[in-house]
Amino acid sequence: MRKVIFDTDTASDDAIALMLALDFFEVVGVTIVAGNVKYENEVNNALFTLEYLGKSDIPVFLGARRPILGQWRTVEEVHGKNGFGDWEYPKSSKKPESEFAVDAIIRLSKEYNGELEILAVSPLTNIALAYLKDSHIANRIKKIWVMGGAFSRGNTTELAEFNFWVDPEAVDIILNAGFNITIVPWEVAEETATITDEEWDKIEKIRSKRSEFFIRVNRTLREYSKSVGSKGSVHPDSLTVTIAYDNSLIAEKINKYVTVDLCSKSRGAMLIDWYNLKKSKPNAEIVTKVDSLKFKKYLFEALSKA
Ligand SMILES: O=c1[nH]cnc2c1ncn2[C@@H]1O[C@H](CO)[C@@H](O)[C@H]1O
Repeated sequence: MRKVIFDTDTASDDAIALMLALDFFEVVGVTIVAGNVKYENEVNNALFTLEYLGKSDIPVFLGARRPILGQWRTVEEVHGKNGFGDWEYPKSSKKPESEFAVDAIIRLSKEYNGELEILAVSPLTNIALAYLKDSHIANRIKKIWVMGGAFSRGNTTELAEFNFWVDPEAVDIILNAGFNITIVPWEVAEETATITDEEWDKIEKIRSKRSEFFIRVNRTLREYSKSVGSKGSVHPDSLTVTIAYDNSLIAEKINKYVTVDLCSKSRGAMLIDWYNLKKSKPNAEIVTKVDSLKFKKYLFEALSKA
C-alpha cells in the first residue's frame, strides 16, 4: 500500500478526506497545522475522527500553531464553532504524540525514502518548516498533493483560496523547493466536488456510522457553501485525496510555473505563468478538469461501508 502523511487543519471536509485516506493508503502519520479553526479544536477533531473510524493506532503529531509570517483568521462560520458543525462529540481518549510534526515529517521521509507522499489539504506551514530544517526532504518525498490556490474565484479574498491565503510564504517556499507537486485548485473542487441537496438526501438514507459522521461534521459547511452561492457543500479535501488515489479522475491538467502573491491586496493569489513568459521550468502540475461522477462514486462507496 502507498504510504502517506495526512497534513490537516481538521474541520468538516478534512475529516471526510481523512476517512478516504485511511481507506486508500497506509497513513503513517497525521500532522496538524494552523488554519480552519482554533488549534485545539483541530487536534480534537483529528483524534476523534481516528477513534470514531476505529483507527486509534495512527499517530497524530502537533505542528505549527500559526503561519510563518502573516496574520490569518480562522473560519468558524464555514465549519461550525468547533469545526465539526457544532457536533458535541465525546472527547477522545486518544492522545497526540510528543514528537513535533515537523520532525516527524522529516523522520518519516527518511524511513520511507522515495516512496512517501504527502496529502496536504491544509496551509503548507508544516511542510515548509520541514524543508527549511532539512532541504534534502525535497528529494525524498515522492509527491505532494496540494489542495490549494484559485485561478481567480477566491473563497477567502477576491483572488485567494483559503489554504494559500493563510500561509502564502509557506506556499512560496514549497513551490521553489524542487518537490514533485500536484495542485488541485478551488474552482475545480467547486465544479466537481459539490454535494447537492439531492445527494445529501441520498447520504441521509444510507444510515451508516460513516454517513452519520458525514452529515454531522458537514452541517455548517453545507449551509455556509449555499449561502455564498455554491450548489451544495463543497469538498475540496476529499477530492484531492481521491485524485491522489486514482489519477484517472484527472480529465485535464497543465504543467506550469506557479508562484504566489505575497503583497497586500492580492496576498495568497495563485499566479500561473500560462504563456511561459518567465522562461522558467514548470514547478507544478495543476489539475484543471476532473471526472466528478468517479469522485462521487468513491465517496458514496466509502460512506456506505460499515
Ligand atoms: O468556504 C470554504 N469552503 C470549503 N472549504 C474551505 C472554505 N474555507 C476554508 N476552507 C478550507 O480551505 C480549503 C478550501 O479552500 C479546504 O482545505 C478547507 O479545509
